[in-house]
Amino acid sequence: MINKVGVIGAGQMGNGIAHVMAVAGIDVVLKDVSNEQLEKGLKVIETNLQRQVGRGKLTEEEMASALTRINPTITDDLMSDVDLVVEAATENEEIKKVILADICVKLKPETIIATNTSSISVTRLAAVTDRPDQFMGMHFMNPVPVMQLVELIRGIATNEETFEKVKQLTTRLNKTPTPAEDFPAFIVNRILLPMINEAVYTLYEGVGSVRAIDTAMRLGANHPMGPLQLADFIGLDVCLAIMQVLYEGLADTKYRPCPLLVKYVEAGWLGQKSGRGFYDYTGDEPVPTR
Ligand SMILES: CC(=O)CC(=O)SCCNC(=O)CCNC(=O)[C@H](O)C(C)(C)COP(=O)(O)OP(=O)(O)OC[C@H]1O[C@@H](n2cnc3c(N)ncnc32)[C@H](O)[C@@H]1OP(=O)(O)O
Ligand SMILES: NC(=O)C1=CN([C@@H]2O[C@H](COP(=O)(O)OP(=O)(O)OC[C@H]3O[C@@H](n4cnc5c(N)ncnc54)[C@H](OP(=O)(O)O)[C@@H]3O)[C@@H](O)[C@H]2O)C=CC1
Repeated sequence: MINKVGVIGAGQMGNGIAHVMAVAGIDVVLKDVSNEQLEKGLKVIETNLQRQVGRGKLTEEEMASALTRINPTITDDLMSDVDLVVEAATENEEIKKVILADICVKLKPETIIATNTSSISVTRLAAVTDRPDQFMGMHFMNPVPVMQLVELIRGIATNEETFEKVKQLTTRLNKTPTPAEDFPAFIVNRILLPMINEAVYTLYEGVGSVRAIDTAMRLGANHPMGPLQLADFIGLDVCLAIMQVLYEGLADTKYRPCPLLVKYVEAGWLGQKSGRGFYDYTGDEPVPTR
């Protein structure tokens, strides 16, 4: 039974994962590289818990006890007795490999390691650890407290006990697990990201403005967010990283990242998190930039 979880990375996904674990009664060690990032992450968790209290989904007491279950840290000391680690750091294979190689030596032998990667090979990440058989992908969707799905990805060495334990945990979080094979970007992002990339090409080629493209897909295809708004929400750096994994991993030009997406990331225009992407978020309402 998984009762204590370590989450590495307190960004938008890491804080959401810590949130849903704590609400489910699981103790959480939340690790990031700086206290500043941790404070930011904890603030977001508090705001999102408060939102759930406001909508009658949680009581004040449930919110308070969820918050006491989350232990922020910048060291690995508190990881020694966790039952599961969920790695949710930056979508960069080299960064993830260093984190994973470092963490596994601090853990109990039976601890399971999961990665929340959006696209990178689970088998390759597993290979840098001392326990590829107890390693798998546990891919939450953004925003974590709201989205129902968790993709579960076996690496080539993942054993059945590990898969079953993580599947049971997903159900305990009130989420729906779905299996996906270890191919670049798995299922959701294999389908979603080329659509977002195509929306950026549609903008790049002048077929429509930001507002026109997003309105077209919201009202014409009933998507809850337009693709450019969704790209800003995911983070343009994350979108580009996923497209690069698809492009390199499947060696097919249909996955070529749109040059405009590349330029935006080079400019530091990463979407909501940096204050500017396809929209400008510095005012009261997001304003399209093109
Ligand atoms: C990149 C990857 O690797 C994989 C991915 O995650 S891809 C991205 C997948 N996510 C999506 O596609 C999200 C698409 N967007 C949506 O589904 C919706 O726009 C949305 C759920 C984000 C917001 O919905 P909305 O109807 O516009 O807003 P709103 O009515 O305010 O919120 C709906 C619910 O979400 C909650 N919510 C909204 N934003 C939230 C956030 N950032 N964090 C936590 N909760 C949030 C609200 O509290 C509300 O909860 P209840 O239904 O329990 O009352
Ligand atoms: N954004 C999304 O919609 C989704 C993203 N994902 C995946 O989740 C993961 C995280 O993405 P997301 O939360 O968006 O990214 P963010 O950039 O919001 O968060 C990443 C966090 O990891 C931290 N970090 C970087 N290096 C380390 C390290 N060595 N040790 C601990 N923490 C570290 C970063 O700190 P700092 O900023 O200081 O570098 C940052 O706080 C990625 O693999 C991504 O692909 C999965 C589903 C959806």
